[in-house]
Amino acid sequence: MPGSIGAGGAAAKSALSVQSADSAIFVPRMATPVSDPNQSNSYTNPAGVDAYGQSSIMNSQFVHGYNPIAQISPPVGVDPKSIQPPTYDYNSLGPYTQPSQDIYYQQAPPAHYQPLNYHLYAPLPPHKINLLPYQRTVQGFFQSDNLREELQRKTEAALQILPTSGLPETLDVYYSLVPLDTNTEKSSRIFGYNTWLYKAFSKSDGNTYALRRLEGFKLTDEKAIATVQQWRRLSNANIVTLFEAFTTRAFGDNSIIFVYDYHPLSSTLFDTHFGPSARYPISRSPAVPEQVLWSYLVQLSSALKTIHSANLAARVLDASKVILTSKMRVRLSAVGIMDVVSGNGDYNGGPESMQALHQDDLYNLGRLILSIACNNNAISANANVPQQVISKSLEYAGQSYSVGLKTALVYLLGNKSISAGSVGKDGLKEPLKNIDEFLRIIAPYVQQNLNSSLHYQDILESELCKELENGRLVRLLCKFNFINERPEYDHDSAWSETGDRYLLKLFRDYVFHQNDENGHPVVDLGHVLRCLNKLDAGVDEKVMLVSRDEQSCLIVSYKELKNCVDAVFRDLSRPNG
Ligand SMILES: Nc1ncnc2c1ncn2[C@@H]1O[C@H](COP(=O)(O)OP(=O)(O)OP(=O)(O)O)[C@@H](O)[C@H]1O
Repeated sequence: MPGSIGAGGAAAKSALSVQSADSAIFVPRMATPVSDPNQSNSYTNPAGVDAYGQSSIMNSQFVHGYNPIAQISPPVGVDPKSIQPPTYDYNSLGPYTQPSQDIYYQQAPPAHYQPLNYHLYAPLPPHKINLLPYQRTVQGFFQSDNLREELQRKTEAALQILPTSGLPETLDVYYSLVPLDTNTEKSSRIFGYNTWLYKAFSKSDGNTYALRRLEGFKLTDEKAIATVQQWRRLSNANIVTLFEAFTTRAFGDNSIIFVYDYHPLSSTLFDTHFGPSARYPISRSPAVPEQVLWSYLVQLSSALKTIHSANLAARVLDASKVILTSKMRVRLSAVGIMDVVSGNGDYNGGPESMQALHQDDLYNLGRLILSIACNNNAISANANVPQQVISKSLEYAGQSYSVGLKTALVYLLGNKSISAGSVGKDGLKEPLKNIDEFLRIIAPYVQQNLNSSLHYQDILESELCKELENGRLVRLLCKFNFINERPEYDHDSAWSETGDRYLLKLFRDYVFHQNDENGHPVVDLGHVLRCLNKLDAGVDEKVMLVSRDEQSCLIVSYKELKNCVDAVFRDLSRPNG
């Protein structure tokens, strides 16, 4: 029983008769509307808070039989309380919801959830603050606002759930499916089947995955799905890892599901460069800076190197299947699907032998980069783009970009369908392109890219360093709060009035509850951090603690205070407390 229930509660308890033990079990009716508000035994609560202290918001969720927060177990390591149903961009949900339809409720109750407030920290002032070398601003103790906001948005996207989507509740070990497709017009251009993409949690490890569904696909050759194991073994920072594939009838048809790593808030290269909200202004010529093209080229070449070395072929070098997962970070998604869809036979040396597939990969990489450079999606989208268009576009790229880029593109786009043993016009065997040779050609640019990625790593590391001590201080504060003012000892004046606990109570006042000479509270983060750091380090420096009635003062060292914290906390954490 909560200790807060006062005399009224006690009286109500004593008024219960013995017969009440035989009464029917109480079944809460949740938010069932009260039919007659004047009825004396009806329970109405204008504050919207029920007898259990829960707000009626929660009850209204139960009316629909689905409480998005309570019913999903959160991913491992995620505090369930931190799960916030985010707001949705209705347009992006396409076929699943109507703009007028409320995401959580059929009958549009008031909006209970607000979007996350990303600006809880005071931003840096616009003007320059002249600090002495040893001084720091408050912001200096925390990671930068931009990085924090980006990570928060990604976490929010990863935790997003959609209770009324009409999608299957579970798919194998995956549950809480949320559609990720931004494009509602499905096309079977790439795989020959309509595809859908969902985010889901896994019951087996609590992680989030991206599930790609091929609609209406019937697996005829079990061996075809075995290539997934080969893909699973690949480890490359520019490939979205494929974990498994399985068939399902949960959607009412024959579908196959490919399970990939989930990268929150990613966008495709198509959306970034050719979509309605493309990032680079087409008014500028060239629209896309050359470093961006090199960055894509180097990263995708690295992906191809890993894939080709494993005797596999990418076969999806298309603007809609390369995703940007953070600043200038691209990954090849949807790998492995073509191998399953087209059966295992491709690798058996026929016209589409592995060598020919590798040639195609290199050619398609060239088409993709050229299409971005010339801002012309047709070059990438149309597999049979005429050679004149390619030549004209290469000419344009030669005028707008460096010789190095043009040379790289010419290598990739030369000899489109050359296969092993092809004979050229001069009667000599045509040399095959290969990724190792290409990497040699672009080596200086690989070095530049490596350099900037290491610089970025340094920036992230220094951001991490800013928060380095914060975790230590939070742990110390937690210990402090475990110890100070425990409610069960409220009436035991001796508990925190003697010995170690008394010292800690006074120290807490010293750290947090000081007043200035005008009686105003001192709110000084620097003072708090200084004291807590000294306490954590247990330095010999002494501090004077004054009793609340100001009648006595105690002089103790931080070292002694640290011993007090440890001793009292040990006392508390003993099994019999
Ligand atoms: N592994 C992933 N993790 C998270 N998001 C992804 C992942 N792969 C793709 N996405 C995102 O999901 C959305 C849909 O991807 P998809 O590959 O279906 O593109 P699309 O433009 O809809 O292409 P298509 O017309 O072939 O379906 C894109 O915004 C993409 O950035």
